[in-house]
Amino acid sequence: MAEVAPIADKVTSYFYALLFVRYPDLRPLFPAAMDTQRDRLLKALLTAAEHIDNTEVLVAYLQNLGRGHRKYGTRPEHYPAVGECLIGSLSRYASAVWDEETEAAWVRTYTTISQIMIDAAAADELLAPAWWHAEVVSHDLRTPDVAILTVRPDQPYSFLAGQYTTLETPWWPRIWRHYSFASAPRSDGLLSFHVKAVPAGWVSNALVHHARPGDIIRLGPPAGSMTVDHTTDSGLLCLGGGTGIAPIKALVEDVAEHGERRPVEVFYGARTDHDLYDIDTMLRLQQIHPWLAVRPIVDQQAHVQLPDAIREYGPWNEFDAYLSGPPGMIRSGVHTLRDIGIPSERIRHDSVEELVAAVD
Ligand SMILES: NC(=O)C1=CN([C@@H]2O[C@H](COP(=O)(O)OP(=O)(O)OC[C@H]3O[C@@H](n4cnc5c(N)ncnc54)[C@H](O)[C@@H]3O)[C@@H](O)[C@H]2O)C=CC1
Repeated sequence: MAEVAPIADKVTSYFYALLFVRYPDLRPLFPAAMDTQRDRLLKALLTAAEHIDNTEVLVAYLQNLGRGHRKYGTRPEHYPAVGECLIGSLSRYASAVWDEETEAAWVRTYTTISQIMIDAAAADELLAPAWWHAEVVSHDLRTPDVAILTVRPDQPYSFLAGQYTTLETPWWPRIWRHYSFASAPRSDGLLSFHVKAVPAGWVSNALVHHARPGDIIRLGPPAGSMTVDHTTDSGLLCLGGGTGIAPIKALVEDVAEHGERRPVEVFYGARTDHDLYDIDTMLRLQQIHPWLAVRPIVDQQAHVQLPDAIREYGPWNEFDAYLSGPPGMIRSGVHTLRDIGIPSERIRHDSVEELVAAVD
């Protein structure tokens, strides 16, 4: 991986060229525009390589990847074709270090990786559909570029507060993006998402500017481990930046439903007053729940940025921390939290790599 990482673009372009020339039947499984897709393949390989010595994390990652591939229509027989073209591409671009031993190691690695993914997908097939259709039941434009969408899945959809899903719109087939659930599971089965239209973001612009009640989208399975640990009663310190407030709201509802009296402190960061599009909901929750404190931090007014604002409160040593928002906020938030003495095992957030891949 070290050999090919600097020329990742070439390796992945050549890989897909080989795959589509040798196996044209596989082309329809992929989106028309392949730019983000190319990036994802490499990120997956790098993530696997990064965790090579941590079997538990690596296997959980690959199982999730295998389950997540069901919605693309991936079948077990597709894996050998991908493996052949991957090794074809690696051997061409890593020719300086490639020999029989390297090739044998890659064959073993790829066989192990694909078997874990295939087994996880097969086990999941017994439990859940490959994807869900969901009808948009409401579309609430909160700012010129942020909408709250509520959808009704065609089959029961179970997930945990704090998790996210992948979503495909009818306007951009086979382009999937991550969105966090903005509510804890509801008795009426509806799901909601906060979406911000970002420049050149196909999916986000479609959801904010074109989606209307009655439109049908597709959802992949739930994922993510930013969930509340109900076996402890330690407090929750939550940082939500922009639309990152969505899963934080879900976590607050989850604590409320469990009837626990544990302190929850929410810091809600936004660029301007107008960008605090969900502050009314958060303040209403604060009014009902005496254990909840909500503090808006507006960049233009505050003399410190969101993560640093928590230094003025506390102490936080009895708290678990939850971070959700743009990748830069998560990185600086983790840094601040470590700096004030919160150990990393008490800090939860979604994978920054997946967030980066999810921005449009
Ligand atoms: N589960 C998650 O982690 C979720 C993440 N998101 C992500 O959140 C982002 C939301 O975008 P916007 O609403 O445009 O947010 P934004 O870019 O307007 O930022 C919101 C606030 O976060 C803070 N912030 C931003 N960058 C920072 C940095 N480098 N260092 C410290 N603080 C920083 C600031 O207080 C800012 O006002 C998207 O990238 C989206 O993908 C959205 C929902 C869930």
